[in-house]
Amino acid sequence: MKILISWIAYNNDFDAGEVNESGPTYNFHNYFYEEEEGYDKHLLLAAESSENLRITQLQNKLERDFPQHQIEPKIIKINDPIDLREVKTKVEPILLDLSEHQIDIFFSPGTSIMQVAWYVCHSSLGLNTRLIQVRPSRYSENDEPERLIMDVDTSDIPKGIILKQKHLGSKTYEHVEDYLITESIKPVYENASKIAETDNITTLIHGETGTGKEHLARFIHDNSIRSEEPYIPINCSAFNDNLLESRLFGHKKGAFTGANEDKDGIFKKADGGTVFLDEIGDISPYMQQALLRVLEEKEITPVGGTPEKVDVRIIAASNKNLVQLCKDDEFRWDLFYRLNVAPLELPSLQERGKEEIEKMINFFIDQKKETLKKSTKLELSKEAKSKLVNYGYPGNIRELENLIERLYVFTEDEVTENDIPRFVKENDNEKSLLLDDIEKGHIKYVMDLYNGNQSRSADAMGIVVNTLKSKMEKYGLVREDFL
Ligand SMILES: Nc1ncnc2c1ncn2[C@@H]1O[C@H](COP(=O)(O)OP(=O)(O)OP(=O)(O)O)[C@@H](O)[C@H]1O
Repeated sequence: MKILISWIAYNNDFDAGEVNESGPTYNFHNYFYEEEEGYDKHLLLAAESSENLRITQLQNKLERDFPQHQIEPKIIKINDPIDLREVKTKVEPILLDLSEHQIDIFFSPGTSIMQVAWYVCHSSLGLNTRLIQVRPSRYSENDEPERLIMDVDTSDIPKGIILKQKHLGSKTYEHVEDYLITESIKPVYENASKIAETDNITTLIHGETGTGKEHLARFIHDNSIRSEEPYIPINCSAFNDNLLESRLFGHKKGAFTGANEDKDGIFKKADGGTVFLDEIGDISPYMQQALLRVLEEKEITPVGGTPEKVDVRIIAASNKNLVQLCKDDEFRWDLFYRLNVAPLELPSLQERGKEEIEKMINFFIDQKKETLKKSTKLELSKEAKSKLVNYGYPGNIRELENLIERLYVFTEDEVTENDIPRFVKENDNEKSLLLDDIEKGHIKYVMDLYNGNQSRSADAMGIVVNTLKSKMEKYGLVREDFL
């Protein structure tokens, strides 16, 4: 198909409230639309809803005067028509959607920033685009308007082609940067890739701690049209309400004691990009309400300030079961549905199976050799490897990664069964689902980590020493075993 695309010319396409037959859009249809076998469709763009009426008026007039021309109006919400980043982010996906076709961009109508955005998209996306300009009759030699094709080179390594390839499913996900994408999580990454290509879809990632939620969020951002814009992660559970509100939305000078100057929040800093809200299940009802407003109105209110529009993609994650939290009245259903538009679920390491655990072990052995700058690669005896493969990994990939690091640090030669930490050796059966077993295992893990030092272990677990002692007694654990 051959498609014409352009903005309506808010001023020149109209005259005293009527469609201006000398305006650029009408003129184009009058003189050029049927040239070179003609166009199959004109995608006519208008920014903001106040132009709704105008675009319909123009469409009606064109369809009446040129019945064979097909006009497809498209209203695009643009908060700031002179913000290049915003305009570009909005038109890019439209062009990418048309990537199979020849696209003629009628360059002249619109603000100068809209023109720059066309130029950037034309030269960088690598799509089959041409930039078309019209020389008005008063400047042409034969008193007729003249159509000109602008001579602008396009990129040789087009981003658009890369996006298109992904769309066609030709990309493999075996290695993404320093990550190993094993069989069981390939479908998750494939879905994430599709989600990434659709701008502004809110995503909720669920998975136990250490399963790679943050990495998946980053992957979505990096593969979206926002990849050049900021990506800002925040762990919501690390802040109380006041702090979280100010971190997310910013504050105005004097809003509270110590607010000596205006400060932008994360949503403002990430404008145009992506915000990753980790541990979303831990936020208070007050913050849930505030986030719902961001999702619904696309605006934030800095503490002590007035509402401001933001354009941010939100990715949220939780290791808690949000449906259950909703049923228990601890999480708002309306917020859950808003976040859960495109859910992704990361399996625990144990669910991925022993074969994949072994692949992850080998992967980290290779990776850590490089990052820890070791001259030789860690060797595991058969028994040691079997212990590692059969362990339950309550801390998932993070725990496996730490274990391999620890073995690199403490073992000189081949790793034997004796070098494997006790909590791993003793937990080489299937992971129990009993909370007590997990707590016991975790206490052993931490005590082992701190060589039996109870006060450091208690500190690390966020409990007081007496609580640790009574829990150890309950589980029949003795300090001496960890020294
Ligand atoms: N597929 C993978 N390949 C290699 N390393 C991984 C992979 N997934 C996660 N990791 C590593 O595991 C660790 C934990 O990952 P990440 O922080 O993304 O998990 P998380 O689910 O967000 O954790 P939490 O719930 O604690 O926030 C990180 O060090 C990360 O580099």
